[in-house]
Amino acid sequence: MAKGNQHDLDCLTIDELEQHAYHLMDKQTRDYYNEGADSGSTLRENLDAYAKYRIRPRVLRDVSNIDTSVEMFGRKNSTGFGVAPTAMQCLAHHEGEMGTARACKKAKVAMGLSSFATTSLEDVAEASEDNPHVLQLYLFEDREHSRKLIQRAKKAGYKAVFLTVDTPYLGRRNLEIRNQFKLPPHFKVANFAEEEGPSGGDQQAANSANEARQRQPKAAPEAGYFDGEKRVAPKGPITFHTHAANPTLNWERDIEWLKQECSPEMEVWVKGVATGEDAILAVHHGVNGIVVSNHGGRQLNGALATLDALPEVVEAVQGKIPVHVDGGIRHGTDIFKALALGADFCWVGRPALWGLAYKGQAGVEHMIRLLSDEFRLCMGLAGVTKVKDISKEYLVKIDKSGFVAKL
Ligand SMILES: Cc1cc2nc3c(=O)[nH]c(=O)nc-3n(C[C@H](O)[C@H](O)[C@H](O)COP(=O)(O)O)c2cc1C
Ligand SMILES: CC(C)CC(=O)C(=O)O
Repeated sequence: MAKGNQHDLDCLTIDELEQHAYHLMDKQTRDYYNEGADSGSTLRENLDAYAKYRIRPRVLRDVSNIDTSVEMFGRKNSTGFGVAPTAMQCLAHHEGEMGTARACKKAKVAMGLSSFATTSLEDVAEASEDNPHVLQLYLFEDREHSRKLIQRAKKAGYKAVFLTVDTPYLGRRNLEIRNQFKLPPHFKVANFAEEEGPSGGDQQAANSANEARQRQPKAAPEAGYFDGEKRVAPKGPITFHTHAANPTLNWERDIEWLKQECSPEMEVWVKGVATGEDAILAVHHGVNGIVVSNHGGRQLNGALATLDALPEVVEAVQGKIPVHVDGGIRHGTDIFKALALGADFCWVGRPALWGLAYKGQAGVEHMIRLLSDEFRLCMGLAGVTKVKDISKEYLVKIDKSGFVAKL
């Protein structure tokens, strides 16, 4: 419930938040944020997977005190989720990643910052203060660039790097291609700013952001997808395509390298694991944690929904390292179900972008409050007072014919 019992009557659910955001974002931004790869079936299935489970509530258990908090990097996270790293948040609102960081700090919710943020990692660290913040990392073909980012993240107090491993190539996002998606020139991919030349600075970005929301981008072909066997990297401002993730990445060489670079200040997690086999390799190679993710359905379309991939990862890991999950989380009950299936923590991506588009920092705060309140209520109604007690005893799975199976 909102503070002082004041509800935002215009926006009582994440679905309503999505609708508001839809009308507030320009088409290129909306398409870029909302779409999935190819037909978008994995994106949809990430959401639908939650409906396959139902909760078995227990009653008469004194649920007058509910503790929704979990520990994250030695600190108390107020609820069972954090805000996942998503690129280029200034497209949604001029407050961008600063708005998200301040909202997360206020709500005591962890934040992941994308390598492709439109705000520098130092500024986000400063806004986050002691609130846990992690840096999502792409290991670029230009290793020196990654090394510099890691050094900066250590210095700025990041707790961990989340190496994204589901992106050896960029997934095929057809609206992005059709719109010839491009970051408007007054925004910076801020962690690359020194390579881009003098920055116009935050203020300039802030001033022109509202204007930009209305404006259609000046399109220049943004290749970088497969064109036959070739990947074509366009010239011009820094993009994922010019600083491509490295398709040669592998466990033996690159995870070892990353651990050395990050040690001892920062943990190394892998984001984008979706099988038990890779989870075992992650443990074997000494990573500190796993995020079960398919990049919000933006990479390999046809991949398993993350909630469906979660149980095999949890089983493979056998509690040796934490397992987090993201993808399709839009309700407090989704968080409950993911935790019941063995996740230690959840991350939400698009809802934070919609919150930003809705009202900047206040919109992200609102999004966090909606999901936290729903999660708290779900715990109480299911008869659970502590997150660690949420287990698969509280779930059943329903198949297409309506058959109810205990887990
Ligand atoms: C617009 C957008 C940009 C994203 N940018 C990144 C990124 O830079 N790095 C990354 O690892 N994941 C990125 N992701 C994936 C998210 O971290 C997360 O895995 C995903 O959004 C979770 O799914 P959800 O949006 O359904 O919650 C992005 C997702 C979206 C929607
Ligand atoms: C710059 C992009 C590669 C960021 C991303 O991961 C995404 O759009 O899904």
